[in-house]
Amino acid sequence: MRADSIAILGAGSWGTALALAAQRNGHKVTLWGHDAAHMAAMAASRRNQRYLPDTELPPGLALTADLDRAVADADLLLLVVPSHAFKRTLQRLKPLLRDPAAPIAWATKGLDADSGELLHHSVAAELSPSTPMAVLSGPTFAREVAAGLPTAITLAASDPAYAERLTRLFHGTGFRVYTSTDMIGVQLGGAVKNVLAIAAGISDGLGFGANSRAALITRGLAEMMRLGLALGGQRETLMGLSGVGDLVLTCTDNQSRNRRLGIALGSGQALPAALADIGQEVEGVAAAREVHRLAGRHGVEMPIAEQVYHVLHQGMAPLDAVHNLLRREPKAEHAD
Ligand SMILES: NC(=O)C1=CN([C@@H]2O[C@H](COP(=O)(O)OP(=O)(O)OC[C@H]3O[C@@H](n4cnc5c(N)ncnc54)[C@H](O)[C@@H]3O)[C@@H](O)[C@H]2O)C=CC1
Ligand SMILES: O=C(CO)COP(=O)(O)O
Repeated sequence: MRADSIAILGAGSWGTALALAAQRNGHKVTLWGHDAAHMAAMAASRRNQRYLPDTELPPGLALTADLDRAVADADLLLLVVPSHAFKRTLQRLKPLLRDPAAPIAWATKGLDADSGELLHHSVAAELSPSTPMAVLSGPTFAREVAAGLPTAITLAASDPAYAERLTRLFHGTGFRVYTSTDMIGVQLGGAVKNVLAIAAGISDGLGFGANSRAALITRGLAEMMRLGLALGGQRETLMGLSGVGDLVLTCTDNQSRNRRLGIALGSGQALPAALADIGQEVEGVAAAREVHRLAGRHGVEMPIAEQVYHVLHQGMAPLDAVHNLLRREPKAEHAD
């Protein structure tokens, strides 16, 4: 069977790790990045020194800053740009597509910065509502995937044949792909968990203990579930890899940039300095604002996410946000 050729658009840590995963399965992979100087440095050193320095890039992995070239050679396209660049990348892509009905996949976790909606709305608006779509999301730190450590991920797709092709591309001994048809639940989990990982980090940064962290994860899951169900996602999805799986991962391990941001804020560092120290995308900052808007629009109560929004976007002190949560009236655990 002929190997597929894929263009991975976005040369940060996650795009690079996914390129390595597809390359290991024998596919032809082109990795595109928007920063020509960064791509030239990667080509010279055969490493992504800035975003994934530990892993050498195999000789067959093509690197380019030329979007036209990346797209021209590819059977499949996977966007792994940060959410703030998602819509703009679709706009750049549109005139380059030979087939206007070409399928689009993404592994970006976040919401559209203008509308606050899930990213499949952006694909429908910028390309076509009938574009076959797929999203990859789950508990997957880039460094571990790049190192080939065993990892499982969910692939939600609108079309079974497209799901099968993408699964074949990425599924391997160290990378298990589980399929789903719940595009809403899978995207929602990936966006909300980043906000909750900031909350867990704040708690740890303030010096609270394991009890607080477990309470935040569990009550955070209840919030994710309420919003996910209100948007039309499925409970099973949110109880799976892309929901609780990714939530636990990012709330508990310091590889998570969102968790590290929370720790810095809880320890007293100011937001701009904490972001500068991390030096990579921290999707939960924008997601906190978008989740606040989305929850408001759907009348969904999300007290933890709401306090994270106040800390990040309204200048509230982390300890005041905690007091706001703890001062709430008692309620039934399963009143949701
Ligand atoms: N790093 C990880 O472990 C994982 C990341 N993700 C998601 O992948 C997405 C990408 O994040 P990372 O690769 O981690 O970020 P990163 O911080 O490692 O790299 C960001 C990349 O985005 C590029 N970029 C910035 N502005 C851009 C623009 N306007 N157009 C095109 N590219 C632009 C940068 O040049 C850089 O290559 C995020 O939505 C993130 O949540 C998902 C799963 C795992
Ligand atoms: O999404 C991720 C792992 O699944 C990466 O998390 P951070 O963006 O918090 O580093």
